[in-house]
Amino acid sequence: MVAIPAEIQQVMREAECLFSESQVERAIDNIAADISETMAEKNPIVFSVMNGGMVLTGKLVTKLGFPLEISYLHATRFRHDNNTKSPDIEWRAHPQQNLKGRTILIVDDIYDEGATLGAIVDHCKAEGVGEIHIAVLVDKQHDRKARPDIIPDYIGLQCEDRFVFGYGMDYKGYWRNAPGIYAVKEG
Ligand SMILES: O=P(O)(O)OC[C@H]1O[C@H](OP(=O)(O)OP(=O)(O)O)[C@H](O)[C@@H]1O
Ligand code: HPA
Repeated sequence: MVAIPAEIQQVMREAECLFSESQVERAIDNIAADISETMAEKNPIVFSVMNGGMVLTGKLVTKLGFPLEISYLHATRFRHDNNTKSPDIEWRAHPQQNLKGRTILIVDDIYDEGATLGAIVDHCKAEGVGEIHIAVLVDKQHDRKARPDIIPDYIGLQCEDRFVFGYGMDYKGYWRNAPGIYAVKEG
């Protein structure tokens, strides 16, 4: 057995809960209602952005009572050796479907600087996609958005400019399963 790093336990012990499970679930209900209103007739492919998008995608799709296909893509911010993120995107899995003329729904956990969603939108447009809709659980509030032209259509919650985890978002690979949205203790 490999021991759980002490830091991983500590970060949860010290974290601040920004949104409780019931607040997040209500936000997901609201996203689902909005999507149902606008996309029910559009025969979309729903793409979960791995890894972070998987929790929201799973929670969301059972609330969408209309025909859709479910798939995934994996675009991730390239990490330097010191674990800081570069603006460059590493593609690990492109969409495998023919996107020509299709309506798609991109589902991700967080819209932070927006480099990830920017690269995804650019790729899908180059593939001839029809309409692109974007759903995110959290929109982090700051003025460092890399692609102000890309604004998610469905946003669950706005959060302050802190490192957050839970509901798909990780802290060093852990706590994507946390049942709420937590901010890492500062200072
Ligand atoms: O708006 P941005 O600044 O581009 O950041 C948001 C992206 O960063 C995280 O993914 P990450 O590349 O860390 O991989 P993960 O989904 O596996 O956590 C998150 O899941 C988003 O996809
Ligand atoms: O605050 C964050 N938490 C987890 N993953 C992230 N990816 C971009 N921002 C964040």
